[in-house]
Amino acid sequence: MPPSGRKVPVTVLTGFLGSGKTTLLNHILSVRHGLKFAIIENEFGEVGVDEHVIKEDSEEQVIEVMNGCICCTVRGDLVKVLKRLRDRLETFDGVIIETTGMADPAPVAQTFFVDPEIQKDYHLDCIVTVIDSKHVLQHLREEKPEGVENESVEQIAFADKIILNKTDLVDDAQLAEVVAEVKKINSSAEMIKAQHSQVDPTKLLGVNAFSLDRVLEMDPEFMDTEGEHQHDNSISSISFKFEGEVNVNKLEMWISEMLQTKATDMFRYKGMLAVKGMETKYLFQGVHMLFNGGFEGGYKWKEGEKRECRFVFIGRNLDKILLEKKFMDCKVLSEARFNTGDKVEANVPGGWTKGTILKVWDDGNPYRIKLDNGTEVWAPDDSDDFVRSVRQKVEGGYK
Ligand SMILES: Nc1nc2c(ncn2[C@@H]2O[C@H](COP(=O)(O)OP(=O)(O)OP(=O)(O)O)[C@@H](O)[C@H]2O)c(=O)[nH]1
Repeated sequence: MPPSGRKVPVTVLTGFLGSGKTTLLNHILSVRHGLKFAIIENEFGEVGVDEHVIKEDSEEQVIEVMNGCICCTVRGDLVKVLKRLRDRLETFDGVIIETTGMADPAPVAQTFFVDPEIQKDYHLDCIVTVIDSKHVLQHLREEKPEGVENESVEQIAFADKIILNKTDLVDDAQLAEVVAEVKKINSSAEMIKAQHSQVDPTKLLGVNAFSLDRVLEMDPEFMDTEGEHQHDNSISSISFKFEGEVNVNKLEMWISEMLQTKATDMFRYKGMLAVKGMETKYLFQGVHMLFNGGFEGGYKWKEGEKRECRFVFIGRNLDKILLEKKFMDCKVLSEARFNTGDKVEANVPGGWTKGTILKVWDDGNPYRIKLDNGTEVWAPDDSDDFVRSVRQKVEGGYK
């Protein structure tokens, strides 16, 4: 029980896939405000990635992760997690729930009004919706099948505060269009423009902004717990993991090739990889065409930690079998074909050039090669396309 009957404020972070919710959460956790939060993370895919990207130094936070869509199958789980936290409530100043990008915030909000035990200890303080200013219009305008709600619209409609994020990716005219469209859906929420979700946490936490009256006015059936909602079945989440390591060059080549043709349907993808030859975890994520990945953040594999790779793709009409195959193709399966000191030929812009293997698995590459002309190059893949044994001239050709 919280002390003196105090109800613990709950902030719900919502917003479409890739809009900047985790960035906001990390920002909130890194600002020195002396407050302690319990964090509840919800992932749409089966393989959790986000809990690995939440700042690891935030020791005072409790992180609970739930799989599945918070707004339907796991609503019962949300209640369970909240009940479990009750024993420790006096140690928290607040609870922050990060929903998946595909969640409708209504049932989450509802949780705080329909269960008397939850109501006794918690109060819904604010629904914060983060918007990706570059992609939001595409998602708002998407035609949904009959009976299926547009999550993007719902998330904006239920917001008490709206963060217009990623303003660096749009010009003034585009941003004005986004503001106008958002206002048509929700004219009462405060809008805060931001880049990289840099918003003063005091504007979002403990603000007492949620109004049940406003919600009931907008959605008179808000308290109807029997009401079912449907998801758009053409959107799916594919997640996959394996123990082992990848060749990160192959992974980047595959993703870039895929984005040439599939970017519109790739709403969100992210992963955490063990890269052969590297001590640091490789984190990648993307929103449509905007991919970023790398070793930034310096999350090292701990001693004894299982080296594994995991990804989640969320999008429209995804081909599960093909995605899995392509991902598995990036796995490093066998020992390197060459050793340090071996004489080889490398495929460089001037053509096949002789050289010597300087190092095996260097900076994520199978080989670092010193060419006979003194230049050093990396072979991005251990295949005959990039590096091969020195050819011997024989009668009628090479062998
Ligand atoms: N250019 C730009 N990129 C941003 C900004 N904010 C966040 N990003 C990037 O956008 C990507 C998605 O950010 P996240 O914070 O993971 O988004 P999210 O809403 O938590 O994503 P999901 O939980 O997967 O729905 C990351 O690569 C961020 O670094 C911004 O203001 N500008």
